[in-house]
Amino acid sequence: MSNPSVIVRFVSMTSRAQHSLGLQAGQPGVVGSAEGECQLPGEGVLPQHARLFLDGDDPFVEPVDNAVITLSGAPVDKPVKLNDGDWLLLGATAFQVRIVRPAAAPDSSATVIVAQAPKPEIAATVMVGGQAPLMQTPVVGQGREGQLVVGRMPQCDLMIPSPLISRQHAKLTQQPGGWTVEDCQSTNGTFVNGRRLEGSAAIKPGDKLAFAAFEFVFTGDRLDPIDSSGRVRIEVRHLTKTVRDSATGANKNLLDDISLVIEPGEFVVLFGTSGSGKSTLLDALNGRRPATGGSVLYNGTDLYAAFDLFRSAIGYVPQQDIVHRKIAVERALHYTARLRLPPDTTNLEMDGYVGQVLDKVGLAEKAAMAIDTPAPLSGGQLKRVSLAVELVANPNVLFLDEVTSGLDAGTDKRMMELFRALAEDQKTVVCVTHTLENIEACHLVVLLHQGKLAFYGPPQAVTGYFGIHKLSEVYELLESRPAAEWAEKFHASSFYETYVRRRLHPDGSQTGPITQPTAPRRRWFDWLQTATLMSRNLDLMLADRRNLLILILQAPLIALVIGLVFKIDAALALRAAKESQIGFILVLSAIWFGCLNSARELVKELPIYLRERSVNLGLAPYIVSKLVPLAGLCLLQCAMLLGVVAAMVSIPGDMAARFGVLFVSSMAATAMGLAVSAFVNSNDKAVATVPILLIPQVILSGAVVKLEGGGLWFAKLSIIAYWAYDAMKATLSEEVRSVRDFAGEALVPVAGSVAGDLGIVAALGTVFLAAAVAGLKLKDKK
Ligand SMILES: Nc1ncnc2c1ncn2[C@@H]1O[C@H](COP(=O)(O)OP(=O)(O)OP(=O)(O)O)[C@@H](O)[C@H]1O
Repeated sequence: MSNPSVIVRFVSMTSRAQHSLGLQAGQPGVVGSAEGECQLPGEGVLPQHARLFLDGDDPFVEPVDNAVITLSGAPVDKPVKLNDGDWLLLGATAFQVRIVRPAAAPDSSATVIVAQAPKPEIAATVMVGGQAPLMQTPVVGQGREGQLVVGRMPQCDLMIPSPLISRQHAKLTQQPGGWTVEDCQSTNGTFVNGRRLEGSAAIKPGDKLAFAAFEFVFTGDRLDPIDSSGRVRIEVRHLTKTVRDSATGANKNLLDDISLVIEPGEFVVLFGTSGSGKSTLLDALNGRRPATGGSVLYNGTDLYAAFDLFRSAIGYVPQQDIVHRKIAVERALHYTARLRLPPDTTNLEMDGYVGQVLDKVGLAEKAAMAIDTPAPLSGGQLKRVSLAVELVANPNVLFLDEVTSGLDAGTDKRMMELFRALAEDQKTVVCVTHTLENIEACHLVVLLHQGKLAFYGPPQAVTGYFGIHKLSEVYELLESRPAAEWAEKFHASSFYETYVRRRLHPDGSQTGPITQPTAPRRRWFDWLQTATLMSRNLDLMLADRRNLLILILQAPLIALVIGLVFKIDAALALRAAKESQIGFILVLSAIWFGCLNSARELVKELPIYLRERSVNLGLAPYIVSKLVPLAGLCLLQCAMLLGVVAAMVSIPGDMAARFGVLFVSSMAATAMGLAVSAFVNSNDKAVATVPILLIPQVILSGAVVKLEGGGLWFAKLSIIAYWAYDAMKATLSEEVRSVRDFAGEALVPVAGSVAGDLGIVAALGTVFLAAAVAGLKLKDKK
């Protein structure tokens, strides 16, 4: 059909697959499992199930023959109007209905679409009262008297088919004194008036309830959806950001009195001269770096005060890539889905989400390929993967920070069209860009100059507003007058009137005051997260085979050199000296392995860590997931080192204890390497720092020079090799340890026992691990 007036989209609750039916006046369409204009596979869906047609501008639905249809909880036996966000049950399969009204001609329409973009509205009503029927509601399923279960599954009384929602997310129960709401350990939380609910709480009429980012008002016997689709309207009021300039010590305004409104489903581009405050504004809008004055309201709720409520609704794609390059794209996305979606999401559901996202970003064909090998993905494809990572969690608002930088004009155009398509999918999309060629793909542009708003309106209107021929001329023009003058000019313009003043909600915040910012809720230790991260790390390790091979082969190679160089003499004194030398080299090698294995482990994926941390990544799962595969590697290296040496040189003594010394030392050194990795900000710095830590391990081990005074104390307090070498000497045979020199002193002096020394090595490892955690926390703060 050419140019349909209305497109009705059916979003499957189970697979999230979308099917569209275009409608025109006088041309009805039939949906069903096998026949008709739009095929909707699913349980109980008949080959021809429902007929849709337009009455005026509105789509209507009616059953074909006696097919069973339920629309938002009410059975349908005659034509009924479809509304955006309605729940449609065909047989036993649930779909959410999305209504799209395609744009007309591009340049004139952009303004019109923006001006008429849908505002959040009360789309339907959920009856929760004791005897109240579950009619006229978006509820699919059977309600229980005095109870309403909210969740992702069709059997819930209020079904919200979003991956952000847990299978059973929350429960409302009628008690003698009123209603209570209980969070069923949902991943993305239940919120009462913007505050995350722990356990259960009484609710009263007028309270605002949110399940993840889906918001409702409780009226006493109903839940009125504020917006059943979870769409986000961003309202920015008098935003300022003032920081202390470290060079001059004076206050500096990075953002100055910015007001604007972004409607749901709008694609807005931020542009301006370098240093004009684009990234600062983007981060103020998404809560990463809050403004210091004014407010940012999401659907009328203060973002900063209720950040946790919107955390799951916000997608953020930074400039750096946030995807692991060594594993297959779909595998990387699967891990992200496992980390971000509720734990009750099945593998099948996740595969469905990942498949759809890859389709959406046009990467379905590359799904099985890693970014780096065998044929690397292009720059544009790489950016699409980063975008896909964010889309897996189906955010309602998406922030993109210069993601098209460095791409050619054609790729930039395709990316901009993709962002526009995402906005048409009812996501609010905000993007910073330097490339102006394809800016007309967006609905509205924000032009910043020295932190002030110089223009907000359709991209097609910029040249006319500034009296220039080409958009790129605007930068030079802006420099010709003080920024305050441009801000005043805009304030007096019809664009300000249309796109700012008229759009601002007259009452300011539409919610009651939210008292406390809610801290992100992360469980101290999350097994599922740990297992997912561990499996991803293992995958990454195995994917980089060459690096893994080099790490593993170090051990037998060093062992081979030891075996070739050292010949054990018959004379006891010489034997004692050589055995302790071998012990020292073994210990040092184990420390070297551990430190080198881990020194790049955290810093190499810093952008991914920071992004995941801002969502729900826990520190304990993260560190444990690094330690366990590294422990496996150390185990292998130490076993090969000791095994090959033992095969070539006979050193009597306790072999098990000797292996223990090597393994514990390499793990303590692993922690030391992780600490390095947590404090530096590049791979190069990590590699450069390792020798600074390893050389003292040689000098202060007690094997090279006799330690005294401050040096001895320093070694005792901080050097792994000092204690590990002592432990290693303690594993040598009694005969060797009893050899004395002319002065009567032991040739192989041993200060402590194997267990005691290793206890101290383990303690040092723990201190390094704590330092690694501190380093990561510092990165979080920055
Ligand atoms: N914490 C801070 N302290 C002092 N100045 C800052 C701070 N953060 C940012 N700035 C300055 O504020 C200005 C705006 O920075 P921002 O990164 O938002 O600009 P931008 O428009 O995104 O720049 P670019 O296009 O170059 O990326 C810059 O001059 C920057 O140096």
